[in-house]
Amino acid sequence: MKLITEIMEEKALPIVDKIYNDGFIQGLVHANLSKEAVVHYLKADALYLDNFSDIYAMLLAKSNDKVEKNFFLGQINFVLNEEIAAHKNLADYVGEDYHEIIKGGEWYPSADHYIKHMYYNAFAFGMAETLSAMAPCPWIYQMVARKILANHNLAEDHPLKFWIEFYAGVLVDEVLTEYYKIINREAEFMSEEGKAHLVKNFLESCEHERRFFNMAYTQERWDLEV
Ligand SMILES: Cc1ncc(CO)c(N)n1
Repeated sequence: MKLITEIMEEKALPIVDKIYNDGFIQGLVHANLSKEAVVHYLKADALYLDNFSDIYAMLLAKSNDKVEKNFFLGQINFVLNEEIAAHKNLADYVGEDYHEIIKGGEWYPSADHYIKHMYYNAFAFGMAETLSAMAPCPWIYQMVARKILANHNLAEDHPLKFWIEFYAGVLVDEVLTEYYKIINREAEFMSEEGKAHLVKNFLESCEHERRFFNMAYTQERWDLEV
């Protein structure tokens, strides 16, 4: 009997290929990604990670297990303080100071929709539903980064090699192991409908990941009258 997380990943594989072949990742691989796309991404992603850490804080409060609480605590630190290294690689690539770039950051429709998909599950459902919506964050980046390394022999001085290797690393394996432990444990007590919701959350977030990259690549804006 397949684990629900195995089903999630199998169904999502086609989206990994689409993201890999889309403009943002191809631009990153060939080091010809525009400065505008990188700046747009960094502004939105800084806010995305702040909110991602807030959702982790919600899960920390929901959990009654010290080991889980410490996992979420560690992830809050990682997202707020360690992942910034990958962002700084992108800032160096465009020759700007990272903290200057993200000042007055704003997110645009695709990022807004993605974050609210996670918050909706955090407020309205349980830990498994929330983690199913959060899991594509590490999973998509690891899958895409590993696909780049498998398909390209990056030069030692490739300007974005750090970013690619950061996400391709084993750190993500450890994060997903903890996510999947919780999701599969909770799924054992769920109806078929409840398990389908977990899979749907995961697949929707994979699509949100694709839209997030395309949002930056196309300089997506709100059409609001401001
Ligand atoms: C939108 C988004 N998804 C995933 C990651 C990886 O943590 C990130 N930094 N930003």
